[in-house]
Amino acid sequence: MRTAYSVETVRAAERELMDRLPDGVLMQRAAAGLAAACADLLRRRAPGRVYGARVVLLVGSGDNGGDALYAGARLARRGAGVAAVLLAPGRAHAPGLTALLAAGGRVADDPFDATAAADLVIDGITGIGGRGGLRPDAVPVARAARGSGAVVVAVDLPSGVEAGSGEVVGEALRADATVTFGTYKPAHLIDPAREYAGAVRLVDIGLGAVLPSVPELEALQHADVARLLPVPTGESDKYRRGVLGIVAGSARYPGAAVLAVAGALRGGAGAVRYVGPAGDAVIARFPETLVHTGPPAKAGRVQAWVVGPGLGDEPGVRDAVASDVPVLIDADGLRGLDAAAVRARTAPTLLTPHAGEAAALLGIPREEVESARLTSVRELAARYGATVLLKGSTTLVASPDTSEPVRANATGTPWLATAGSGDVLSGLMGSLLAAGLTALDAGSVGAYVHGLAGRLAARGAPTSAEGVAASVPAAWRDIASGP
Ligand SMILES: NC(=O)C1=CN([C@@H]2O[C@H](COP(=O)(O)OP(=O)(O)OC[C@H]3O[C@@H](n4cnc5c(N)ncnc54)[C@H](OP(=O)(O)O)[C@@H]3O)[C@@H](O)[C@H]2O)[C@@H](O)CC1
Ligand SMILES: Nc1ncnc2c1ncn2[C@@H]1O[C@H](COP(=O)(O)OP(=O)(O)O)[C@@H](O)[C@H]1O
Ligand SMILES: [K+]
Repeated sequence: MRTAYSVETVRAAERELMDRLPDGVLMQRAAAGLAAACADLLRRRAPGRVYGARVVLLVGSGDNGGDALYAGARLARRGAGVAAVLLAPGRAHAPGLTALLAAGGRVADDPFDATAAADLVIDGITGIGGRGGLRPDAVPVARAARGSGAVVVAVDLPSGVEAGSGEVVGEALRADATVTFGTYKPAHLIDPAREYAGAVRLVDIGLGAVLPSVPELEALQHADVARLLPVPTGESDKYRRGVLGIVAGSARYPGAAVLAVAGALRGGAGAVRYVGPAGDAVIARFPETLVHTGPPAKAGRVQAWVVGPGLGDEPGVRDAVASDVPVLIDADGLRGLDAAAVRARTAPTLLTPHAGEAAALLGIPREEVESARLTSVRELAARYGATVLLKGSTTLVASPDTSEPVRANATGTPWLATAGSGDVLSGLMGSLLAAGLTALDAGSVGAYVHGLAGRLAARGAPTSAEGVAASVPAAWRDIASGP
């Protein structure tokens, strides 16, 4: 499990740890880890060694710049030519600057000449103290660094991103790699900031001992998902594995029903009951489906419902919302959803909007949801008293219980932005709900498997929703077979 803590929690933990340690020890630990990561990159890429490499430090006015300066001093002692670009001359971390100069580093005369000739740029403009994107004077230097062909390594966070929310307000510096300290921050797990960070490396500075046990955010890894995937045993029969009911499809969108059933069958339900007008299309593709044309309440016993994909204005949502088993509500099922009815449910509810649907539910513009995904998903979970999965390039899943960390998933690929892939995801998560996973687990495990299936289906070329569904078994096997 990857875990991330809010900036306030990180600061409090750092203060507690600093009180127990001699002055400057934490920054030295951070700088040592940063320098080691940079040396690694210089060895693996041009020029192939630290000695003689040209390193440029972008140094802001805070401790993030201090980390960069001390790491620069370490690289200078190993023979690198290190030049510091001071974005706030006179306010740069003074002991760090002294250390750099003592180690043979220098202050750059011209930031643009320096970055143009660099093999490696260390971005120490801002870390967790940065607010509101890069300031105007930093923007041209950051652009020059990015355009220079040098490897860009961000210290703690790519400068310009909001550490606690993953928002990017204005301009930020895109890094090839980020070296962070003590713990991940939300920006490392949530888009758009996550994308700016590149490959993230975590350096242990001893913070784990003073961090609270419950993080703000977590991201499941292969081993976590493997533990949660339902596996049938000798005692299993199709009913014990879970029967999933799907209310989806319409005369206009019969394919949504087929794709939701496809996801459900690959998600391990013992049986799938389809309820709606697209029964013929479903049976033609998946003859194992149990088809019912009446209202959901009369369809027979199920362990969970999925309602909404391609539903148009077909009825069925109310029946499912009134049922006493877990219900996943997606797509058309979310339109005009009655918050009071959802809050009154006794069994778990999982709402799965994309940003547009989430915006409609919250009554705000879509861009607001996209730039503040963490706040949006939490707000929806609170309003509906339901678990909410917000789709997108990183998918977030929030429980209505605010003591539970929000789960972030980044296994997907932009190739998943193809019509119907959300329908497959609904069926897949529905099966997991029917198997008895909690809404938080069903959502986050479903998103993980779906994202990986999307990658396997695409492998760098366009794929279709059907292709994603067909790759779910391969993703499942990959996860179950271990790291
Ligand atoms: N604490 C610890 O134990 C450890 C901390 N560590 C390190 O410290 C980092 C946090 O350091 P920090 O608190 O000094 O803040 P930091 O991110 O350097 O930036 C704040 C400065 O930038 C400025 N500024 C703000 N916004 C800006 C913008 N948009 N564009 C440009 N400038 C902007 C603002 O100044 P202002 O101009 O507003 O007065 C302020 O002075 C952390 O990320 C990690 O790297 C590690 O060594 C491990 C141990
Ligand atoms: N840029 C992206 N990167 C990764 N995954 C994405 C991206 N865009 C969309 N997705 C994923 O693709 C799926 C699309 O679902 P949805 O928006 O409901 O589409 P549809 O309604 O056409 O089925 C979701 O799982 C979402 O997380
Ligand atoms: K930085």
